[in-house]
Amino acid sequence: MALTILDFITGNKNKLAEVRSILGDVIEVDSQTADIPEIQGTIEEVAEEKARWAAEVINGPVLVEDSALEFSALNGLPGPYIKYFLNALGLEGLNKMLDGFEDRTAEAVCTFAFCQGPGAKPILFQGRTKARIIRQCILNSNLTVFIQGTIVRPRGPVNFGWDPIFEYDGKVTFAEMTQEEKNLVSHGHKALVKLQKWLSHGQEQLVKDV
Ligand SMILES: O=c1nc[nH]c2c1ncn2[C@H]1C[C@H](O)[C@@H](COP(=O)(O)OP(=O)(O)OP(=O)(O)O)O1
Ligand SMILES: [Mg+2]
Repeated sequence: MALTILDFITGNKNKLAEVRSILGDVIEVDSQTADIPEIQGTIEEVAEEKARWAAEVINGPVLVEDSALEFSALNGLPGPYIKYFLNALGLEGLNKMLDGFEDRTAEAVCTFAFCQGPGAKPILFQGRTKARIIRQCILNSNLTVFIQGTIVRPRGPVNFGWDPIFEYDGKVTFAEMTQEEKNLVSHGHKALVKLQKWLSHGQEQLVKDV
């Protein structure tokens, strides 16, 4: 029997498609949008609380996701609050936040939380990817420009989140990669693979019973 998991991946069709492509053989994934209150806390606390809340509202099994971006120089901030920083400061503002530091390394963290129903303890699946925040970003331009004697070029289309400033492996930004290339190394993909393994191996009984 198919287990329908409802998730709250808000308005991001790419992410839902990725979830379906990886979990599709194991479970059926329905998507539902809801305005889930996000508490303040660690990445894990935020994801757990979202899952608990969602399970109450849906009155059944749910899957929720939360992404964070940790700057090493800021001891992990903005972390789960990256959405607010990105909205308030934009990509250029995020870049400038690190200008006073030598260390521009960052870690993207994707956390999926599965909760079987109201009152159940959420189970977390996390993927992490290390990279470096590029020094300067020029957006909406096809031109190569000079800033303080340095050649600066746009680093991929500004199509998703902080992808254009997240430089993987000292070479390309996530925005410069194809979806397939990003999937090979992304935090989101690593988390999904963990979830898929758990669903298809350890939790066969659960999937049949629900
Ligand atoms: O692979 C990624 N590459 C670039 N940017 C990304 C990625 N994954 C998430 N993001 C951005 C979207 C949002 O500005 C923030 C938090 O994402 P995330 O928590 O998943 O989504 P959200 O906060 O918009 O939805 P929700 O209110 O359900 O938590 O990071
Ligand atoms: Mg979020």
